[in-house]
Amino acid sequence: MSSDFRAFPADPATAARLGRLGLDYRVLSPDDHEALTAWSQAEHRGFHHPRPTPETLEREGALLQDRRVQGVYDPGLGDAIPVATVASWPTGLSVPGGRSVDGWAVAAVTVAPTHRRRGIARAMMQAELANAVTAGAAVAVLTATEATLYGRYGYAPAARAATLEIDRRRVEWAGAEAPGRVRFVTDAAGFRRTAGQIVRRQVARTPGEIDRWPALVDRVLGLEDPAGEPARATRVARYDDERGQAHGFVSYRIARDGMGAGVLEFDFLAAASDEAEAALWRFLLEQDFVSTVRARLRSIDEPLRWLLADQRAITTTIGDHLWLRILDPVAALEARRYEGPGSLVLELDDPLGHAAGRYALEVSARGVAEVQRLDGGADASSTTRAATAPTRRSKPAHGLRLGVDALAAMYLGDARASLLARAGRVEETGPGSLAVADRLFATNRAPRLSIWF
Ligand SMILES: CC(=O)SCCNC(=O)CCNC(=O)[C@H](O)C(C)(C)COP(=O)(O)OP(=O)(O)OC[C@H]1O[C@@H](n2cnc3c(N)ncnc32)[C@H](O)[C@@H]1OP(=O)(O)O
Repeated sequence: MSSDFRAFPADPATAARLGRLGLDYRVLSPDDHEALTAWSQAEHRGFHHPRPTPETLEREGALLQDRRVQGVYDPGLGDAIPVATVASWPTGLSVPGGRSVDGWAVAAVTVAPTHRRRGIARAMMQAELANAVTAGAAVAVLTATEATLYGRYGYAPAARAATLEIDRRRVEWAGAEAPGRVRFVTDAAGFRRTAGQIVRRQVARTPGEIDRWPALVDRVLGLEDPAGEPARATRVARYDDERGQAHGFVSYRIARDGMGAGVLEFDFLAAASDEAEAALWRFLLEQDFVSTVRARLRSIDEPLRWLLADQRAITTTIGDHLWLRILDPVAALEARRYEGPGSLVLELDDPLGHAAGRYALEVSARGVAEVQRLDGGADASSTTRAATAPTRRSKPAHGLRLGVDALAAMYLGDARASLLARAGRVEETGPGSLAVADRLFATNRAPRLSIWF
């Protein structure tokens, strides 16, 4: 991936398109603190958040140093605050097989209500795909405020998230006794390093997670603004194995309405082992004077119901969360592991052009893929490989015809090809191809992204 992702210029096609609307599209310099502050104010306004405090602006300014920050300006307003914002950065995305693919994260997409529906967001989103390609990313990723925004650019939901609501009074633990113990973290700053290691171990064992930025651990540990109300309401507990090694932690809060029992909420439980995850769940579920436990951004195949005697204690709501866009099918498909052996030809449709073409996927018995572009596209490396590859690879018996968004939905194992076929989103080009695709792309762990970004 390109390390100077903040240095390349604003996408010329987008700059020209917005220029025709009388607007100025710019990349902000990391040293231009005034412009970054104005950009943050626009972003807060765009997401309907309160005006940021000087402390918030300072924190966000530090985070933006690691991002490519772009704004759209309306010179007619004579205003330093942009009318549209977007920020992006290179990130690893964990994929099946415990590996990672080069990705491009896109966030903070806002357009001022005074400038909506003129095509500004579309122009910025197309530019981000171009930026991702320039940076050498195989995929682009984002989390969305609304599910109707990003399909038009080739993104699809690739890892869903579950909100679990558990009726505490019905909880009876049916799982094994954990050999280690749960204890409170009383020195959050001292726990920072260990927490970061646990998070990295969780990311590595879960497809769909993106690389974290250091400030994220500080936020969940309540270190960002320790005197602030959210941090004071936060408690952190860790799970240590029999040898005293930490393998998981949870950051949670309990809200009480008057004199009634509390509602325990959490959206950050990081565990590097199933044992740690189960033990932390038990700790959360067995708290007295709590009526409900609410967990957000959990996996859609959480083992929790098999740890409780009464599965009806849990109410589950599932929604889209991680949105993925494949830009380089060769690099993306070769990055993950499969349930091999097998082969497939993928005929990819991509209205925006980036990934359109025919690709042969050949998976070895060990689940390692080699991908060739069959139609002589612009990808020089894959064309070269196609020229030198053994001929037996050019005639796989099975194939699919699908959109680039359907491949994104299948990529991490979230949607099976046969399910997408039932919705008319995938078509098999030869009998038995859907079954082959279902087997190859199957994963033993549902993809999950445990944060918003
Ligand atoms: C990755 C992230 O950051 S997610 C955050 C997204 N941002 C927000 O939710 C903040 C509040 N909303 C906004 O700032 C704006 O309304 C945005 C960014 C969603 C849209 O900005 P606009 O400049 O109005 O969008 P633009 O005019 O470029 O529209 C692009 C396309 O999206 C469609 N669209 C725009 N907003 C919506 C919406 N809320 N729901 C459905 N479709 C929409 C348009 O109809 C248009 O479709 P088409 O080009 O296929 O015909």
